[in-house]
Amino acid sequence: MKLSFWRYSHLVLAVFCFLFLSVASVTGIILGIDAAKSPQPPYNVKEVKQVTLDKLIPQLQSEYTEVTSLEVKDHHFVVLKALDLDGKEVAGFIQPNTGKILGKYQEKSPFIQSVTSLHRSLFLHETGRLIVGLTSLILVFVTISGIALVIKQQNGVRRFFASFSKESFSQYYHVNLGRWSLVFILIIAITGSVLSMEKLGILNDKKVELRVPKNGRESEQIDPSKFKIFQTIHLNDVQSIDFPFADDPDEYYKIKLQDKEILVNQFDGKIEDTKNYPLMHLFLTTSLVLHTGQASASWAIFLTIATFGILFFIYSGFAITFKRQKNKLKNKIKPDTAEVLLYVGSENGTTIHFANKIAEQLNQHGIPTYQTDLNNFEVFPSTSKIIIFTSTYGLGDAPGNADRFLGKLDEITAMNLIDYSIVGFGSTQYPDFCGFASRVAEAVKDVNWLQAQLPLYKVDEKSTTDFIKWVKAWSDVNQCALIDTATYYSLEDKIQKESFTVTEKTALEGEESSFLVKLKPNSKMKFTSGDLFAIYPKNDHIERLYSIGKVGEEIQLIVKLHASGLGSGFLYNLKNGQQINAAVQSNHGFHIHDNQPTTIMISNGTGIAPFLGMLEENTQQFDVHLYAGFQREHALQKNITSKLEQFKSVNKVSNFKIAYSRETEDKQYVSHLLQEDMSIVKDILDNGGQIMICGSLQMHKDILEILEKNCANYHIYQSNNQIKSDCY
Ligand SMILES: Cc1cc2nc3c(=O)[nH]c(=O)nc-3n(C[C@H](O)[C@H](O)[C@H](O)COP(=O)(O)O)c2cc1C
Repeated sequence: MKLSFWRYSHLVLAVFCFLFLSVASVTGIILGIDAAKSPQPPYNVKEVKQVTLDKLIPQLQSEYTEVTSLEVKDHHFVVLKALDLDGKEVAGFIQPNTGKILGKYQEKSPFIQSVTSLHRSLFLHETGRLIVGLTSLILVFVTISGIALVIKQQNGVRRFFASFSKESFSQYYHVNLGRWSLVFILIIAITGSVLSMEKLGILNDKKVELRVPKNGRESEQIDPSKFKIFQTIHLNDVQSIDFPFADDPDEYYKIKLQDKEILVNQFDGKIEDTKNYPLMHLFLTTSLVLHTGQASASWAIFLTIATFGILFFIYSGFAITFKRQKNKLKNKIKPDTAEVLLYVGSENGTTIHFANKIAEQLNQHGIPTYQTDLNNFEVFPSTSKIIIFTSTYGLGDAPGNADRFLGKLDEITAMNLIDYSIVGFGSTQYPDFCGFASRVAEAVKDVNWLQAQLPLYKVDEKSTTDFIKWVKAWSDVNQCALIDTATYYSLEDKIQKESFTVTEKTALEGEESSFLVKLKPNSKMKFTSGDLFAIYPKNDHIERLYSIGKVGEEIQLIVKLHASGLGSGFLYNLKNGQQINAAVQSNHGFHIHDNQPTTIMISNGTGIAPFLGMLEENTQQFDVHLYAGFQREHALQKNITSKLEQFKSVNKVSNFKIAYSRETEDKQYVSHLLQEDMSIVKDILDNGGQIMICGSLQMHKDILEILEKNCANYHIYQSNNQIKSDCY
């Protein structure tokens, strides 16, 4: 069955009942907590399991003038109603060995009684019961559709609990907590529906009628401790006992056990009648016990947590829906008037956000652009360019709105040659990174009316820095200036600026042009080496990004001062102790991960910054080889070299080589160092290692050219995402 069917059912049903469900959940939580804690200890007694009626009943008869009834409540509480030796009425919890009162029996408080009534019938009597019943039934279907959605998302039952990537807080915890609590919620929903059906008379718990003899026999009183039947019944199996009035031959012991009721003659202990409960009774009592958590405090706690879960799922479900609605493809023109058609494959809507940003700008530039789902793929005489943005789901599969594209492609043809470009959105956490985008790229390659403008670009974890690489490339080929600042494409509504204090800044001496700045976040925050530090020198939308090296809890930047550089000038003018507002942007694709393979780090100039942080943090002593290029050996570079020597002495770097391009006659660049070590590099890559490049775009280009020329498997390294870069 299609994903959209389950998603639609899940959403519609949840929307339909969310109000009543919220009331039922809040009241359910209160009742759950009450069930888990009440009545108060120490009135519950473990002897319930040991004592038999032949011991208990004579004991009670000697302790009290008259015993009316006895009830064994859940959690092993024994409640007695009787007249004491002074003839006074008593009702309380007893100790079954001695028959002595432990504490007074109290009915549920008026508050709990009101909450119970609200939970069962919303204070609306029959109508309320019907609404609550329907809500429970809908919850059953919401839960079933939820299970189906998890199975679909995880690509099968076997991978039900497998990890998946965090798209957003709401999406991640809705699914993740959902899959752990679905079974409990299903039990709550089914038992709730059953109990409502009982209350509405749809399911009937027929009363068991014991046959009381017409004329009671009065025979000689045998001591109840000798009654055979009493010797066989443990208090544990008893629900309640109605005691006979003494000496009245028409009065009997009426004993309700777990599975039957029996009528026992008070004089000789003979069983006058036995009636087993029908299956329906057992089913209904089991439902009650499961739904209320009466039988066990730990079950009541599980139920309460699951009910808290329902409230969270209502909130997170709506948050996901609103986010999807927000990320709707927006169009102002018709497709057959568009020059650019932007086709989008998206499951959770984030790719749509990027598409909207591009379409909006193209339209502003006067290039009519229309965007729609990839499943709606078609071309028109007006179409001159096609852009495809698509995410990947399942394990390399198409997202929901793109699953018909590949099957449809053959049926479409165009009269003119159309340029295309594809951007894959995915996550390197999955083995098949941007797998569907790659399949799309493979399929369109052979279409004779389509012509590639750019290679396939891949965006890891919605990285705006990855995305702007495509933006820049597409802008260049098409001579169309699109905004290339990462924050413009940020998924956050507002840039989350934080306050930082400058703790160190080196001065430039002589011909030196690069300096080091250290900043300490003023509040606790998460960041790692390879992330980007965004500053706003004019306190407006203009942003400058710098690669972060994490040193201790501080951000270390290495910056080249440009003559009229807005960002570098701003940073250079900072004073020790000064506070600035800036933002940290995650750059997931350029992080060191826990399962780090052998890594070759390549940098030139200030590109060394993130690597210094990564090496500092390499306490696990991963195998790392560093190649760095600088222009001259000034004080900063000398410091860096001695830091690298220190790292080498503690195995934080296995090996490092530095090239200076302006020190000697025969200029040496970092690419030369790499060329010299090509056999080692190939070896590392062939064994699954990775290359990380940080620095200038020209150096990045040179390195890729060398790799392509020297490595037969270059394209495999690329598609395996073994070559990562952060270049500017
Ligand atoms: C359940 C699940 C499965 C995913 N499977 C893959 C995958 O196989 N390959 C991949 O590169 N990305 C995978 N991703 C990551 C998404 O493609 C990526 O986060 C993308 O940016 C989501 O875009 P969307 O919100 O537009 O659908 C998966 C994400 C989720 C939640």
